[in-house]
Amino acid sequence: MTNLPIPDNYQQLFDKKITQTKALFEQFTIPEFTAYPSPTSHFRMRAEFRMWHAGDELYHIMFDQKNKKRVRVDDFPIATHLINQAMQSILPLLKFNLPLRDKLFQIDYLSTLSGELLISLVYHKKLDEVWLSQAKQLRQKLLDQGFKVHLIGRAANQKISLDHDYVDEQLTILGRRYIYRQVENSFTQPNATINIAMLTWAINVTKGLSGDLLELYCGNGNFSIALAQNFNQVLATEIAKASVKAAQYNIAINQIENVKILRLSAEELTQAINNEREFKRLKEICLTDYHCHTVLVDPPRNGLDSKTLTMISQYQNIIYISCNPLTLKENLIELTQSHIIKKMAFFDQFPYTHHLECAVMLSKIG
Ligand SMILES: C[S@@+](CC[C@H](N)C(=O)[O-])C[C@H]1O[C@@H](n2cnc3c(N)ncnc32)[C@H](O)[C@@H]1O
Repeated sequence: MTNLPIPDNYQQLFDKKITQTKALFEQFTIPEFTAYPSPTSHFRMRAEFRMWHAGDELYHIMFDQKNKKRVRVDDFPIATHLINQAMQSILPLLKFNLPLRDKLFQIDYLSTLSGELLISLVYHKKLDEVWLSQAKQLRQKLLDQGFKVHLIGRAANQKISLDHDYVDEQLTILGRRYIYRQVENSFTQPNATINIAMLTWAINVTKGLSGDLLELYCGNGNFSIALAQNFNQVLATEIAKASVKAAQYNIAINQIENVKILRLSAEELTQAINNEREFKRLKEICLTDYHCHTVLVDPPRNGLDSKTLTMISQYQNIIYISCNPLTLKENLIELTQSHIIKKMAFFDQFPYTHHLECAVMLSKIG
């Protein structure tokens, strides 16, 4: 077993990825284009490891994606310093504690720039009172070591949060500090530095746009809250219940008065906008009260379904955030029938991989 070293040629890998991705979009006319590099280490806010039990020893491990062999991970330089410190501190506390160690097969870490940390211990056994009492002591020992830690135990059909199942992140964007609640097992941007760069880009490109903003796939309100300053009102939608709840908290804690979040899938919102179906969840909202000239979408890897794609092409301005250049390209082929690309940006959310986050701003032709 070996450790996981970090390559020393980040700039070269970044340049190559940008060149390849630019080539993918060469059929489009793109007047303005920017590429944002990531910090070269300690950029990942979350990390998940399998646990390896070897006699008395206990290790974090991962599987090599190429040869599927397990790799022992004592040090994980792509993850935050906080995760690395917690990995070092938790092992000796688990190693000789049978109730906590027995059938422990995974540990997930979610860290923040605010210093809060959430650790999920995942088991192949039912968690009982003995486990709970040991887990409380474990948390206390980590707190005593200075970690602002929240601990969760998970097993089949079981989730025990020792205090709560979220962390509160703090991001400073263009001089303003925002609080973002991030819930365990819900989507959050994995690279906080790049997230700040994306939010800054989105604020800058939407400055001076009039009217309201419609947002699909809003998660915990990441873009909605930062962009509220540029619009009269923001109507944001998201499918996952836990993220909607976090978004509602985030609106309140950041004292944002012009954002409304609704739990609706993109497909449902499209049906509602097309007057194909009525939704109880829209009872208190009159869609025609919104004057949205701009729509922002940040879909999962599969991109937009054809109905949502047609629906968003009605809007004057489209901001498309994508974690998959291939589906973005397919969707842009459709969108450039009615819109021109004004700006494009690449964000290295996932250094040392072939993945790249892209953002595009389009405006309606004519
Ligand atoms: C790439 S994430 C972006 C989240 C958010 N914009 C952010 O910056 O953190 C995609 C989000 O879409 C949500 N989602 C997945 N499928 C969806 C659907 N069919 N309709 C609406 N939201 C969906 C996920 O729960 C997730 O929060």
